[in-house]
Amino acid sequence: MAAELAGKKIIFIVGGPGSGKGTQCERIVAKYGYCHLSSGDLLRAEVASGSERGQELQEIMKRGELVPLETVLAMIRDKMLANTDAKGFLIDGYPREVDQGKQFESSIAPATSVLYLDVATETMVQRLIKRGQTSGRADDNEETIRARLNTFEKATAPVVDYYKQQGKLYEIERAVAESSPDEVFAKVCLLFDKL
Ligand SMILES: Nc1ncnc2c1ncn2[C@@H]1O[C@H](COP(=O)(O)OP(=O)(O)O)[C@@H](O)[C@H]1O
Ligand SMILES: Nc1ncnc2c1ncn2[C@H]1C[C@H](O)[C@@H](COP(=O)(O)OP(=O)(O)O)O1
Ligand SMILES: [Mg+2]
Repeated sequence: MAAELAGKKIIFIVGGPGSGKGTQCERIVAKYGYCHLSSGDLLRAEVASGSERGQELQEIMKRGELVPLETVLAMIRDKMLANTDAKGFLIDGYPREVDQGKQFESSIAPATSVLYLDVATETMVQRLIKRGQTSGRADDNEETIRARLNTFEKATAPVVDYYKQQGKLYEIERAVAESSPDEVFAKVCLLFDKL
């Protein structure tokens, strides 16, 4: 447990690639003032640094696979400890497997809540193909998108059940998660207004 983070709200933002995690986090930050930490953004920053480790991470991400737990957990922990004045943290894109959640909660702090965006696979594919037209991301091409969705089904979907069992899951059901960003955010606010 990191003492400097005691009492801070920590929300895991979980959902498939293209489910809208980043879009909703931007709105949550604007309205509630949380610190937004995107695991993908932290990894892409390492890639952009040109480091050897960044090159290794890029290769893994281009295959749509998960990078090593220790790597992404350490990046998130360092960023949280560099922002201890934040009122709360949005951990976007983490955990992506159950063990990541366990390791985070035993070594940093328990999650207050887990926000899950449930979006159909084909909807995510279409959104990411469109995003890929402007994102410049090496993993927003159809082949990698399919690989990432497969990784999500196999490794990350169990995270949803794990936190549902614990009563910590706040699910944005498909009918809402596939509507407009504004309608999704209206449902997201019902969670954050209570925290
Ligand atoms: N509710 C929504 N309806 C339609 N498109 C959306 C919605 N939310 C996000 N998008 C678009 O889908 C793509 C993926 O959104 P993003 O927030 O990056 O998701 P994630 O971080 O889960 O990959 C982006 O191009 C975004 O503009
Ligand atoms: N918690 C995590 N564990 C392992 N790999 C991760 C990770 N978070 C991100 N990655 C790697 C694999 C993802 O396909 C890639 C991009 O992540 P992302 O930016 O969160 O994707 P998206 O926002 O499209 O869902 O980075
Ligand atoms: Mg994202």
